[in-house]
Amino acid sequence: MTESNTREFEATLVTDLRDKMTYGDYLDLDTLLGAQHPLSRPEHHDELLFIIQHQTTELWLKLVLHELRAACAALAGDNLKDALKKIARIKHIQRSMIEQWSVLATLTPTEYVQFRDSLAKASGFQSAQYRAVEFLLGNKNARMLEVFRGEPENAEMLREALEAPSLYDEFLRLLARRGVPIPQRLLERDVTVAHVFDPELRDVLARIYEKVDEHWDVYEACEELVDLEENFQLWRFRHMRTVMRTIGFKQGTGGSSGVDFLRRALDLTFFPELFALRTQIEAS
Ligand code: HEM
Ligand SMILES: N[C@@H](CC(=O)c1ccccc1NC=O)C(=O)O
Repeated sequence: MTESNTREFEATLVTDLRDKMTYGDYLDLDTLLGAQHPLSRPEHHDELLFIIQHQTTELWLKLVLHELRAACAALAGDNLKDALKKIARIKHIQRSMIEQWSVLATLTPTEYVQFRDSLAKASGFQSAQYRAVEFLLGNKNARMLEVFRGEPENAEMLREALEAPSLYDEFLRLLARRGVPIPQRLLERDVTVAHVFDPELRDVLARIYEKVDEHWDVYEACEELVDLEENFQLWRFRHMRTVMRTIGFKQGTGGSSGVDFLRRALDLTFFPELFALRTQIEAS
């Protein structure tokens, strides 16, 4: 500890920034920090937590989408290493998003109910970025576009994500180009609907796990996809449990049954064969 317990203010520190770009300029903090508008009157103390939790999630989702799109493009360009790099980053973002639920869990049901009416029919179900992430990971459902009728830009962005091959579609196409015998029907499938479990694909992918040394990079990629799905499920689970402890079994503001609706999302899977093949793995 120094005598004054004060860090020296170094003489070279830049203090005259009057005609220079600053931290706040670069990050457009006036916009970012001016975008929290609690609606409850009198303003409820905890509404700011609720808003910031959602906004930070949307920021992370923006980066996840950016990385996911780049990962799809890398796979389409046969650049598996680059795709794995993007996926590694997504996994770290997911960890952060999963951990963040603990902040919102400090909101008690008694506090939330004081400002819940201010939210009207608004709901996370209407998150365009979340839906785009689901689509790019393969959970396609054209009906999800219905809630974006009044938001043409979001509807357009989502239609693009719906019509684009998913991360799994791109991965399977890359494997096929490398000579892995992926069934042709999967390479030509209608990518606007969800992929359904295919036992033949499970058996083809199982071969990779039988001879990992011969297929090391694709084996590694398969395990990365499993991590992605696992993290996504953990996020869904923590959302569902946070909802349960905050509103119990009330209907959602978006019109769904609430917890039950969210619980049913846990049955959805992006890469079913990568999980199914594990049942067949035996000691060599
Ligand atoms: C106390 C906090 C929260 C409650 C009570 C809550 C409640 C709900 C409910 C009941 C639904 C089902 C749709 C509906 O009928 O409204 C839902 C969906 C959703 N919520 Fe939340 N939520 C909370 C926090 C969050 C946060 C922080 C996010 C982050 C952005 C979020 C994102 C979503 C998403 C993306 C969906 C759609 C899920 C799907 O389609 O499977 N929610 N939420
Ligand atoms: N669906 C929630 C409301 C809600 O959580 C929410 C409301 C507005 C904006 C985002 C929200 N978050 C997730 O659904 C509820 O039923 O209480």
